[in-house]
Amino acid sequence: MADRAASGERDRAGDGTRDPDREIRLDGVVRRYDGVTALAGVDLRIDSGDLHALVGPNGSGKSTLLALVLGLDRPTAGTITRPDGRIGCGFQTPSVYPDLTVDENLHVFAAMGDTDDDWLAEVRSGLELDEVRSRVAADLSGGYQRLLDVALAFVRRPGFVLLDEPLDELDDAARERVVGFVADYCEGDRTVVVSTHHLDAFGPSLDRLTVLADGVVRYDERVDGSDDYRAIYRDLVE
Ligand SMILES: Nc1ncnc2c1ncn2[C@@H]1O[C@H](COP(=O)(O)OP(=O)(O)OP(=O)(O)O)[C@@H](O)[C@H]1O
Repeated sequence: MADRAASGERDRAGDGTRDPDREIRLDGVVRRYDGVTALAGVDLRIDSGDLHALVGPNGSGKSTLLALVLGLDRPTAGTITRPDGRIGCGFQTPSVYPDLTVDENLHVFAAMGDTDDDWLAEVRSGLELDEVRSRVAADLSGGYQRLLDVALAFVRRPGFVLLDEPLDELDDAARERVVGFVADYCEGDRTVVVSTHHLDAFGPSLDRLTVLADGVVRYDERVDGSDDYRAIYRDLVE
């Protein structure tokens, strides 16, 4: 953390310094579909080094926002600024090569970058995929397919990772593992954004919380383990 402050990046202690080249910014972002406004003018900054949660009721615009940041879709209005470099992603519906084994999936993604075998092994064991490493992805349970999808987002060690509902289909122990893995990954200047309905699971590990409702940002603050996330969320949207 001291190194980050010294290098001019944002300092969580609050001296206000940060590097705009290492953040994602949305300015006045609108996304309309026929008759539906998914995002109604979103201004948002995703700071380097944060574990940043995007929460909100069904249909509030979370997946739309992630797709726009990933460049899979274009805003109807507004601008999105991304830093150079890779952005890893995990999708709401796991997206893996179904005919390949777990290991083969990991190696295919690794080959697209400059990852090393030690990191690949760390991702596999950190998400407890070792015991299914030789199994074909299509034959995995929903939970393991989810874990593999999450693993693929991290294999190339990107500076930014965006995960859409990474805890869906997982049992309590697996949820804990994913949250721990993600929180550890955010050390230094690596950033993870999670869109999730599982605020309780991520809550204590979060650096920033953004609440969306009806395509509008209702809350966007730095948080720490002492914040009562459930109360914040309930007051805003329930
Ligand atoms: N391709 C599309 N065409 C038309 N409407 C869409 C499309 N994609 C999203 N929408 C609409 O935009 C709104 C926001 O959807 P989005 O999937 O971003 O919400 P979400 O917060 O991710 O929801 P959930 O928590 O249920 O996954 C919804 O009303 C949805 O029906």
